[in-house]
Amino acid sequence: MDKYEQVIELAKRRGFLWNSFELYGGTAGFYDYGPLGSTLKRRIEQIWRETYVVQEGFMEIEAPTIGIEDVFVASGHVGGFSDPLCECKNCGEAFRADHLVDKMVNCADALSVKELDKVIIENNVRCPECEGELGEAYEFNLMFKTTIGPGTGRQGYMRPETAQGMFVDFLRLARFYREKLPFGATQIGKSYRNEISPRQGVIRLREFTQAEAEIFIDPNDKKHANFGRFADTVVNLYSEEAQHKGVIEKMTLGEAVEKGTIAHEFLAYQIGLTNHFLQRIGIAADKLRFRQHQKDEMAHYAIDCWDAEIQTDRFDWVEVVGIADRTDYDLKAHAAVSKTELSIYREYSEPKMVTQFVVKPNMGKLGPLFKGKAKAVADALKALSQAELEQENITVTVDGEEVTVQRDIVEFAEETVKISGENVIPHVIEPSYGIDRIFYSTMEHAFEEEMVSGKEEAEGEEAEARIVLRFKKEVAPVQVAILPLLSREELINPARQIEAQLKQKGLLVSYDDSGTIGRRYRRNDEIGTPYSITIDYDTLEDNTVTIRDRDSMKQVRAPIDGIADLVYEMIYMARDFESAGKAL
Ligand SMILES: Nc1ncnc2c1ncn2[C@@H]1O[C@H](COP(=O)(O)OP(=O)(O)OP(=O)(O)O)[C@@H](O)[C@H]1O
Repeated sequence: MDKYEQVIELAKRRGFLWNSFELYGGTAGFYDYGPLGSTLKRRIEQIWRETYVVQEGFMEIEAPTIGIEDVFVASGHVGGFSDPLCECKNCGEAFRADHLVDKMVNCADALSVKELDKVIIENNVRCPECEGELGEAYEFNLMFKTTIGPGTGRQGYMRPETAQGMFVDFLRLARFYREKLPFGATQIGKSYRNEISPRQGVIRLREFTQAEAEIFIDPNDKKHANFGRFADTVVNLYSEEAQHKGVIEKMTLGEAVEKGTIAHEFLAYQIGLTNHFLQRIGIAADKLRFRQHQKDEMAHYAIDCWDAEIQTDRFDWVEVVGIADRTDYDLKAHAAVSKTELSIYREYSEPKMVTQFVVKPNMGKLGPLFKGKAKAVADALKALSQAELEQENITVTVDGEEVTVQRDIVEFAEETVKISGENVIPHVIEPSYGIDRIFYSTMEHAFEEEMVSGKEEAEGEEAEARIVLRFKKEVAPVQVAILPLLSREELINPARQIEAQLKQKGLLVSYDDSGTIGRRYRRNDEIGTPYSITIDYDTLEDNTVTIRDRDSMKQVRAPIDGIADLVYEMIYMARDFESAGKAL
């Protein structure tokens, strides 16, 4: 069993992840989160909210998961959100053509279907399932289609990303934030992609959760007011240049901006924040890198893009977050399709005096010449450039008709006017998180199997391999287990009271009185419970309990009085376990 299988086996057995529709044989690309999985996922999402919504101040919105066609025409998803599909002529299996050749070429996902066909033929790539001949690759749109309303209805799509909700609400958001850049909005919710062949379990799903922030910034000022927070943070950077050399470089974010490796401070700040968040929830620092998109891989409108990638046992480096400077592409695209200006008015700190070239059509002469059309001709003249106006005979189009105006009918002038501000289309910085991939990576990085011997085994368990999920304490789906030594009323009563006190404090508590204490410790190690509290007959004598630490397996004896505060401090305030009571 490789680590992926071990983690998934544990995840299924202990109620983290289950195959969806298992009762009916299941289908690829869908997973259910069981009771502990759901809780763990919510913990991760909650810390994400704390980071982006509470600390950064990018308020959360909730837009529909079904979108109308216009939205996805504007975003480019109707026209171009596709992957190259290649089917086996023999068994009919479908494959991502770029995945079939990604070990043979650099950046397979940047190749056209024609180029992919060429690589497939040149390398005699066959069907991985049956060795059959592969058909020609073609583009397959990944959006799930639906109809809105009965009958033929209106074309709708399940959203393939949460981002569009924030773009569509741009004008409302701008007003909400009093048109002051930078501002941002976030969404956490389901996205849907009809992935061609999701064979990588929870890494590639057809329904998954994204957490995205769209941060609208001044296109002329991409400095970050709080960049100092991360300027000295060392990150693993896999820049375009480093990829050519095949080495990951350790660099401070300050240095990366200075050298021009990362385009600007605002983007580097987002990389710093992502680095901070992922490590806070338990991603190992040495298995986390930021990979820059290569020029031919990056969307044409983007200035710079970096993916946070996590190293996993089976899939090697997996993209979990995309961080991009998307410029004004999305707002311009929605402005064009909706025919609505999507910009904000920015007042200058001081008004500017600007000299303008102005056109003054002589209405006294235009009137008799063009009669009812005179005003339209005057307006058309005002819209011309200086060069066009300097022609001997000036031609304008009015109501689809070409009209020639003699130059002496038009007067020019230079005027100095006071301008107090301008309309600006903000640029967008987007960190886009895939929560499911982060969820799996958190489990894999927390997973450890070790041989244990000693005290706990002497109490009735044979020496065996201990499986432990070393979750960060604030992420663990169960933070404290309450274990009365025996299932007897005199122990159950105080145990239930302690359980109630801990719950009152907002801690995630489980109560377990079945099986030997050694077995219960093992069960809690397997689900990553940081602390277990055992209530025994000494408790009835001296009002103390045993607290066991998951990682060291050490035990201390602590008074019941104040136990909820004590555990809370150990979980959330870095209080040392050794200080919790008398070592046993
Ligand atoms: N099918 C999927 N299943 C699970 N998570 C996904 C899936 N597609 C995307 N994500 C997550 O959403 C994040 C942002 O989406 P984005 O559109 O940048 O992904 P992507 O570049 O299309 O991913 P990939 O290249 O792996 O298909 C990704 O970093 C990833 O974590």
